Amino acid sequence: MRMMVPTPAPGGAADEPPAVRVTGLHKRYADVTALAATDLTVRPGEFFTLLGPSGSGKTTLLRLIAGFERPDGGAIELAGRDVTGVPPFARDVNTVFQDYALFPHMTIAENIEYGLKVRHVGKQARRDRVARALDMVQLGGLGGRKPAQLSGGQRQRVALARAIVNEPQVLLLDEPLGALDLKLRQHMQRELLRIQREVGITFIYVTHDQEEALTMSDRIAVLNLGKIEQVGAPAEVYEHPKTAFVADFIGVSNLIQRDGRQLTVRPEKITILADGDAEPAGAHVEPGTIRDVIYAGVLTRYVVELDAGGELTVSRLNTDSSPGDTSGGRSGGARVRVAWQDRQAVTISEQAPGAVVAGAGEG
Ligand SMILES: Nc1ncnc2c1ncn2[C@@H]1O[C@H](COP(=O)(O)OP(=O)(O)OP(=O)(O)O)[C@@H](O)[C@H]1O
Repeated sequence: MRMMVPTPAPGGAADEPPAVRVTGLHKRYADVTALAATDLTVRPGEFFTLLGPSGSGKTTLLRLIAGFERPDGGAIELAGRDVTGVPPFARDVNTVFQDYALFPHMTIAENIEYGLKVRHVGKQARRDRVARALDMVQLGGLGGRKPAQLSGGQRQRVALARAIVNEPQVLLLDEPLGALDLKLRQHMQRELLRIQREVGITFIYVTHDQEEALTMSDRIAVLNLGKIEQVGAPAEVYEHPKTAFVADFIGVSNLIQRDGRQLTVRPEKITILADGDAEPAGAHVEPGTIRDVIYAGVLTRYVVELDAGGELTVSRLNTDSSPGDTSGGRSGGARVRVAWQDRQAVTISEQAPGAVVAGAGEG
């Protein structure tokens, strides 16, 4: 699923401790369980994403790792060192927020240099590192400008440079592209990946955008109601969702009950057979009625109500059809058969896993 940069997924040397390990970490606010007891391991150099809807606990987990929040229990290790009681400034992590506050009266270079000054890095070393950081985010010529003289995307890159210049072991990013429009966001996604690969820093990235998570991450943790429901590579969580929530949140909800099991089949794995179409060998075939046809540019979605109960969305690429093509009897109200190979149907559990969940010590 990683499509932007063809580098192998990092893992760190076998004897290298995880970049981040949290065990039994939990946090409540009054009667809200913001984070249920959670185990999670992030590998050195990994681009690791926390994905979930609003209120699922992503920011809480990130702020606990940064040290901005105190856990009610559990432990946090960075590179093998227990930092649970260590204040934020003494942890080797930096955070980039969505509302990246740059100092308006300082130049871009001064903004980036600030953290190094605070840590008493020598003048020449500061200059070199700021110049390198500016080059890395492709703002080489703009160090003398003030933040107000930059675009939103440029300011976001300054915020990134300001964090990277400190060379933290782990960079925490809380929806850093949330304020940008779609085009710029997609451009910055590629930039972020390039920079992450170049500097080799472990990234923990918070987003509620499933497509962003799928395209950028080495691995994704899917959160729901303060619990991690699944941890895995993008293709793993997409192709083999473990829970109904994951199946629904990543991609289109395609859940049906058959023979006492709950199944999900991804829309692009299903074929619609019109009258006279032969059934593919070995396929599971069910009759139904098309209830909706939704043209979406690159593809068209067909919502099919199945005679045996339930509804499936089927997607078909518009490779050689005219817009809104409903040829072959694939229009609203049409009687059709849908077909998929058995191996494409994933059985999922009814319940989310227990409070202490996946991720710890995974391969
Ligand atoms: N300081 C706080 N005081 C009280 N409740 C809080 C506080 N911070 C978070 N919560 C609650 O904890 C839960 C998890 O919040 P959190 O911010 O971690 O979610 P999130 O997944 O990051 O959401 P979003 O995508 O909207 O930022 C929510 O129900 C939220 O209302």
